[in-house]
Amino acid sequence: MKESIHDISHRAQVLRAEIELHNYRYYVLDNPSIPDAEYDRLLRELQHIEQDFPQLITTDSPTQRVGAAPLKAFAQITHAIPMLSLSNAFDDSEVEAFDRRVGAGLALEAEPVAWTVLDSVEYTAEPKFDGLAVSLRYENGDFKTGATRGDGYAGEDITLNLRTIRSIPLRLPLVHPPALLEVRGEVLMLKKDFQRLNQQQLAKGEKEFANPRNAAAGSLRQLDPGITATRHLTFFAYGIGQCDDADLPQDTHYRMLQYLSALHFPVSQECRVVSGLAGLLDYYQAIGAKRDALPYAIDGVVYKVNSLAFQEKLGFVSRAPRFAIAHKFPAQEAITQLLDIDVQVGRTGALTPVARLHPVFVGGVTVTNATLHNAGEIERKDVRIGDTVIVRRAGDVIPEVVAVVAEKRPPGALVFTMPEHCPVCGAKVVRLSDEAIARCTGGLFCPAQRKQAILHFASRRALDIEGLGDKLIDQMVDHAIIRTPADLYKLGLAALASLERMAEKSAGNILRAIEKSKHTTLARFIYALGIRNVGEATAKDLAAYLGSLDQLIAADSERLQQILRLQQIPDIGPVVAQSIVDFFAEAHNREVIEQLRACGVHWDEHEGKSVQNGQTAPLSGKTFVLTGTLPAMSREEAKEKIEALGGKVSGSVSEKTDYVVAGADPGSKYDKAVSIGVTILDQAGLEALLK
Ligand SMILES: NC(=O)c1ccc[n+]([C@@H]2O[C@H](COP(=O)([O-])OP(=O)(O)OC[C@H]3O[C@@H](n4cnc5c(N)ncnc54)[C@H](O)[C@@H]3O)[C@@H](O)[C@H]2O)c1
Ligand SMILES: [Zn+2]
Repeated sequence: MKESIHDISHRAQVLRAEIELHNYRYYVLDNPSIPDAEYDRLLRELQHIEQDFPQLITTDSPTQRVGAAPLKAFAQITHAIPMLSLSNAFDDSEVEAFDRRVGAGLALEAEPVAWTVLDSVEYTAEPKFDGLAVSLRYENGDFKTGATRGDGYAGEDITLNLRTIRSIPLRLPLVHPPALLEVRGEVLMLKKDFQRLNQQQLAKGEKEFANPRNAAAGSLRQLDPGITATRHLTFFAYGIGQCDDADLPQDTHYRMLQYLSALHFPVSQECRVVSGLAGLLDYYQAIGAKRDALPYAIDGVVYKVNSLAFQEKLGFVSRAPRFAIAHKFPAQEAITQLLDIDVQVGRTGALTPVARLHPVFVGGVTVTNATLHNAGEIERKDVRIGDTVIVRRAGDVIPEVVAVVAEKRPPGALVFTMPEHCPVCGAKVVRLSDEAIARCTGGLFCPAQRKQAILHFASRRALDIEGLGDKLIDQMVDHAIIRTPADLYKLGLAALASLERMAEKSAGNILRAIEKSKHTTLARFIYALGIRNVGEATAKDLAAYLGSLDQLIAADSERLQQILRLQQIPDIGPVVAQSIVDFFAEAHNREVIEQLRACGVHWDEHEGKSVQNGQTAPLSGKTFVLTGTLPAMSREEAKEKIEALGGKVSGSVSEKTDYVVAGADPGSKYDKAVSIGVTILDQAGLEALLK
């Protein structure tokens, strides 16, 4: 059915209203709710309607205007020469059409000399910075005023904010500066500064910026320049406005850029002079390949006819010059619907929520899944099943859901909750208090974690099984020859030798290495279990202070924290202790440990520093009293160390006291100890006991 003109007119109205709203959010609030590609799509649809039905064009249509009017909160600055936008090309054929238009425009206008025979136009090609345009006015060499583009004719006076940007010269380095020079360019935020800013915002509990462009705009359009000064902004020059500088090159755009560079304005190192369509497209490819490695965000490249005389000949259409065009890169963000959220378990037990998406073309490929990172991110972004979401895919990075388009949330969108049990193995899922990530606690037997668990178990600092590398483990797990570390000790020569590229001799070597690993130390064994947050040093301490694996399994969080405090790593005690408790709470983990012991994995139970056979801790049963000031140990520290080894610290001396530890200026406790003959220790004596 053919649409009536009435329907089309209505569609144009709807589009205008929608685009105006996005303009307001983007240009005024610096807080867009949809990706640029989606905005461009809406604008293009409107442009096409207006092209086909010119009678529908209104003077206030967003297709006829640039940006948005300046905010009342700022003083206004009128641009004597308007700051326009750029036409866009989204593919090669549109660039070709541009090049043809330029060639034709020059030929038509020309006197029958030079450019009638022009078959290859010369262009300057530049990165298209994704920031915001500003105009800087220098009077007699001094930076006087600076403004945003605004609606192209009047912008906001942001002079004080611009003065905080270090790459903007406050004085031109000229002995005889021109009376007037207006430099135009882009204020932007480098990718690294953008990341840092967002981390700070997050830490302060404030809103993150969607991208460097919004961060730059939001930072620059501040009523308080003090805030702008704390944000790291950068400037690149790419053109001039009003000017009476006699030294300004009059021939080409490229030479004008070089002149600006000589005046100490930053000019992109990527600007080139190229020739004809082929030159444009080559440049596009080259910059596209570099895009992710550039320190600043770009959303395309800009081609400008290089000859300034030609530029003048070509002139302007309503909102953009005819002599230039922006060739856009494929969008890295798009919107689509979130159909469902799955949970994947990684090699280390981390549960990653993955968004199942309605297929969407973004970053050059069709994407159907995107990571949601972790439960904390889902909460922070308030992502719900059924939402319309913004998906980002930049370079080789895994596609991610960056935000929700709040106004498109359907009724009944579902809040996601992390499963309480691992979807792979059924073990309990925990999320430690200081972590955004939920994890499966079934480290030793969870199929998702098998390869990692066995690799870690066999690694050099753990049970040190020589020759058992990741490729072999992958094969053994894939062929279901082993499922847990305990299965290593049940391996037969035949099973091993059946594996690809496994000669019988090396199979024999590996079996011998496995056999040898049975005799180990408690510290290595604890480390080998792969308990979250338990590294080598912690494993050693746990072995030394607890003396036996059964003590470790039985230890409660308090006791574990007591030991961990001795490591003097602040603040992590409770988290590590919780990891240990969770690990041993999982019956399957304990089963694997039992199997390991049953298979003959053993260690010397005496290895704990001074642990006696059958005794839980070296100082257990001993009572200490502390008095006076020790030279290099606080009383609290001494108490902790004694208690960690099982000793008791009491407040008063009696017949039951085993040791009085006396520092400088001891009190009456010291006298009492002397009178009843209790052993008195100084700090060195205590330390000897603690060793
Ligand atoms: N997501 C949204 O809701 C939303 C809303 C409005 C606009 N937008 C986006 O804003 C853009 C349209 O805005 P626009 O009219 O400012 O056009 P534009 O950004 O596409 O092109 C014009 C601008 O390019 C900039 N530029 C960067 N490098 C340049 C260079 N080397 N030479 C010359 N100019 C250079 C200048 O700031 C200039 O004003 C589009 O990308 C659009 O998607 C998005
Ligand atoms: Zn699991």
